[in-house]
Amino acid sequence: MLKVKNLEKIFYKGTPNENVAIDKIDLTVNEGDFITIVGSNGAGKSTLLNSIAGVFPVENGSVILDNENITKKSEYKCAQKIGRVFQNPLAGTSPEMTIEENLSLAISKSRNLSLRWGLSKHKREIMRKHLEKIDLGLEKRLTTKVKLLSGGQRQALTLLMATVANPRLLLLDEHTAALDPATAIKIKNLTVELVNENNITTLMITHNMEDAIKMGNRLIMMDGGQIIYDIKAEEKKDLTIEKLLKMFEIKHGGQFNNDRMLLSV
Ligand SMILES: Nc1ncnc2c1ncn2[C@@H]1O[C@H](COP(=O)(O)OP(=O)(O)OP(=O)(O)O)[C@@H](O)[C@H]1O
Repeated sequence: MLKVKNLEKIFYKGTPNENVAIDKIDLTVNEGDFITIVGSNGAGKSTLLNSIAGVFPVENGSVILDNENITKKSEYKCAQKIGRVFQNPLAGTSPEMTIEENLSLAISKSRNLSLRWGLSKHKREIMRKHLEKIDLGLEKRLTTKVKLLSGGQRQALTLLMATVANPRLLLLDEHTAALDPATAIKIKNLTVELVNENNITTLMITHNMEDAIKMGNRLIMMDGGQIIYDIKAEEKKDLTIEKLLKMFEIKHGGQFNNDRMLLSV
């Protein structure tokens, strides 16, 4: 459903600071894949997701989603089919708007409805049902402004908004990294629940190796702008952190250099 072909992203091209962040990557993602992405610092993980999401133009290659070439589409256009959740819980929701206004926007987007879909009783009922799923009591606080929510509550709402819009693709960029450990676990469980329930094809960057191994059906390891390993279902089942680190060292020719990942081991 997603084909990334010969993708190349170079920052500061033609200057002394030229930086090849994505080095001719090929990646085929199948419908329903839940791929975790790990890698060294500066490996190009976020740049890969940003390139897919149309955040910036790429130098070469293409991104094909559902047989449509979206390589040159704007971030705004891509967002109609691609949901995203970032590390920062403050991104992804509008702080001055209420929970119901934020969620309403996401639902309207999925159904191609205008904002005038309005906040009818029926719609509030739908939103309450969605919010009940995240089990944080937000269904009783529909008119609370989002800026008053905790980081975890806000991230849960962002995740719900990203999935309720029925995206073809969900991109998660270390979306639990800024949360306290207990909240991070809740959001990870919620992620698996929402992704499975809606069968959403997902790419998730994580600095937590255990999560990368446990979650999803496929694991990609990046280094130096390239995908150095693409570990599929069966092989992934037998994977351990030690094996993963060893594999990295073999390809990279040196120790794994992502402090946050190593600290999470
Ligand atoms: N907007 C940008 N402008 C210039 N250079 C960038 C930009 N985004 C990323 N880079 C550079 O591209 C390279 C890849 O960065 P990227 O953020 O994709 O790595 P990453 O694998 O997500 O790293 P980390 O795990 O440290 O977050 C790095 O050298 C980074 O400095």
